[in-house]
Amino acid sequence: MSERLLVLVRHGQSEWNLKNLFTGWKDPDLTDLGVTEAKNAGRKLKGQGFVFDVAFTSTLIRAEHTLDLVLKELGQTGIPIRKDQALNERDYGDLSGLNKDEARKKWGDEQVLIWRRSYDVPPPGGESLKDTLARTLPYFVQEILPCVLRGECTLVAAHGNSLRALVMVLEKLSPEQILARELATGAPVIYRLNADATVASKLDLAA
Ligand SMILES: O=C(O)[C@@H](CO)OP(=O)(O)O
Repeated sequence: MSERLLVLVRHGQSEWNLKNLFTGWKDPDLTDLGVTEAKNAGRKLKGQGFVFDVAFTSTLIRAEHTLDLVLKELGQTGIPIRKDQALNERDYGDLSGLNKDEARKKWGDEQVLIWRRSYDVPPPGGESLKDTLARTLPYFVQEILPCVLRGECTLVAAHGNSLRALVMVLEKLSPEQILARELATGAPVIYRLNADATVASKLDLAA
């Protein structure tokens, strides 16, 4: 039985990350730095000897572009790629397109932190992390996990919050613990799973 390997990677810096705007389901591309971060992620995974069998991404350009760059760097562009909205970023609702510093001035640091990092408080008109989890988890369980458990080396390129939702489940984090958990742009996190889908080991290539 080959290993059960799952790699999660957040997209590289996007144009709206650079401008400090709430992004959610808006669709900006990567910045030059984001392109470099994505290529570096590919280089790091190549250094670890990864040969992927399948890759998953969202339907947003920053994640798709990151995946393309990672696979090009690995020389593995021919593998099956599955794109699904279930992996899209958390919908930021009415905050989408607003500047994060302006929002703090308007609503206060604490309220903005609650909208950005709490588990179950949605931003106005948008999704909480719990709502995001409610769509990412079924997709993960039905589509991604079976590949990993079959021994297919699996890569997922997605977003800060859609991946935080999956990290919460994989690492069995509480709502308090997930509040403090950040995923760096372009930093792969490698999970080796047991047959029962629990995590046997984790390696964060950002560290
Ligand atoms: O704007 C967004 O969609 C996300 C990710 O960049 O922001 P946050 O850091 O608030 O989760």
